Parts: sequence; C-alpha cells; structure tokens
Amino acid sequence: MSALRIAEIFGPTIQGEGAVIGVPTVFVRAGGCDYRCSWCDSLHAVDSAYRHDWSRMTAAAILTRVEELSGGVPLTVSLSGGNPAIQNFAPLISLGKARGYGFAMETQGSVAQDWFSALSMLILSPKPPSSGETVDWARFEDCLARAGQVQTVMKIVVFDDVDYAWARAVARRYPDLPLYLQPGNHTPPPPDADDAEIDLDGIMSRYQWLIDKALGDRWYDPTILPQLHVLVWGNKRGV
Ligand SMILES: C[S@@+](CC[C@H](N)C(=O)[O-])C[C@H]1O[C@@H](n2cnc3c(N)ncnc32)[C@H](O)[C@@H]1O
Ligand SMILES: Nc1nc2[nH]cc(C(=O)O)c2c(=O)[nH]1
Ligand code: SF4
Ligand SMILES: [Mg+2]
Repeated sequence: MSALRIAEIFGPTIQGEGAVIGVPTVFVRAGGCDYRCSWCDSLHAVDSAYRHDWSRMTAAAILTRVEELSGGVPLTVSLSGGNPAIQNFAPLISLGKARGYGFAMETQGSVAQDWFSALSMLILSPKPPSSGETVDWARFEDCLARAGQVQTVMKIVVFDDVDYAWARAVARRYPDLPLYLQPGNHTPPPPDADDAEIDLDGIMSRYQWLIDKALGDRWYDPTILPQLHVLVWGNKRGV
C-alpha cells in the first residue's frame, strides 16, 4: 500500500469551522498543496520547506493513530491539509469506515477524485481574490459531480469588500450549496511558531464587519461563523 504524506494528526478537538462547528473530531492534516494562498494559516502543511516535518504513513498506521487519539470510539475524522485531494485517501476511508469512523474533507476544489463519494461530508472552500489564487470552475464542478450524493457545503473566507462581492457572485452561481462565510484571520501564525498570540479585537471587529455587510444587504442565506478554535486556543498548532 502506498504511503501518504502527513503533516500532523491531532485531537480529539472540536471542528472549529463551518457546517459542523463544535462537533468532536480528530484531524488528519495532509502535507502538500497545489495552491499558495497569501494568507494560508497552515503553511507548515503546504510549503515543501517543511516536508522534513511530515511523515510517510500507510493508511493502516494513520488509522491506528486516529484510534489511539479517539480512544477507539468512532467519530468523524476531518481530512485537511494542505490539499488532501492531491493524494489517495481511499484506502484510509475504507479501513476507517469498516471500524465505524466517518470522514469529512476540506479542500479548495482544485482536484477531483472518485473517492469523494466515500466521504461523509465534503467542504469545498474556493479561494477569493485576496488569496492570490484563481479558481478553475470546471475542476470545482468536477469535485461536486464526484461527490455525488455526499453532503457538500461551501465555505468562503472573506478578508475585504472585494472578497465579499466575489462570495456573493459565487453564491448566486451555486444557490443549492449551503454557504458558510468565515472572516479571514489576519494574523496567521508563522509556520514554526508555537505561541498562540492573536489579535482578538481585530478578529471580532472583522467578524462584526462581515455580519453587518451581509445583513445590511438583506443577504440571509449564508451562515456567518468565526474560527471557533482560534477564539478558544489562538493560533496554536494541533488544536
Ligand atoms: C488550511 S485549509 C486546508 C484545506 C484546503 N487546502 C482548503 O483550503 O480548503 C482549511 C481551511 O482554512 C481556511 N483558512 C486558511 N487560512 C485562513 C486564514 N488566514 N483565515 C481564515 N481561514 C483560513 C481555508 O480557506 C480552508 O477553508
Ligand atoms: N479545531 C480546528 N478546526 C478546524 N477546522 C478546519 C481546520 C483546518 O485547518 O483545516 C481546523 C483546525 O486546524 N482546527
Ligand atoms: S488551498 Fe488551503 S492549504 Fe493550500 S495554501 Fe490555500 S488555504 Fe493553505
Ligand atoms: Mg486551520
């Protein structure tokens, strides 16, 4: 069985973002990403300069670690990264499901895989202009298609007015996808930092700004949520 590049496995913690915010989970963070978002808060799982901190793990070894962390009690595992979709997580998902574990995955929607249909939830997070990346919508729609009947939601990070207008346009294009808006964290940690310092006032005022924008526009479709784990633990890694 081929090994996967894994930047970190941690938990149990709560899912801090989006549709299942507050729900207990264990994170499996894949190493490597096809994007370089200017404000990425997980550069230690993106930049190949950090690859010496990543591990090569088989699906069986990953599941063993997930079972240790979760005390053998099944829950929904969160696959994140980096972009987990550039690797093959099918063997892990099938091993885990046989043990009662479910798998949610966070990806930007740039790479589609047949095994998306084995997930319990797909969270697509297309990147707004402030990221410096450009979305390939054909690929994004391929991700939607391969998810099939799997519950799929969209999460858009908003840093400024341009991102906000972009999110509105994307929402009009995909009216059936439940939408979560997340204010950008302007103080992502340097990848090797182990302190938790955040600009709490800044985060809260940007959250208020985003709420005021949407409600002022009578845009009532999205759910607007901050990164709960950042509010609780700051920018610490592994929470
Ligand atoms: C680190 S990414 C990994 C998964 C995948 N590459 C993606 O971007 O969806 C997980 C989530 O964190 C969000 N994110 C990354 N940096 C952020 C920041 N500085 N502020 C708010 N959200 C951020 C991403 O948009 C994505 O929704
Ligand atoms: N608690 C917690 N919730 C999260 N939701 C998405 C995360 C991510 O980095 O993908 C994340 C994370 O790193 N921690
Ligand atoms: S796509 Fe996700 S992991 Fe990759 S650089 Fe952007 S936010 Fe970071
Ligand atoms: Mg994160």
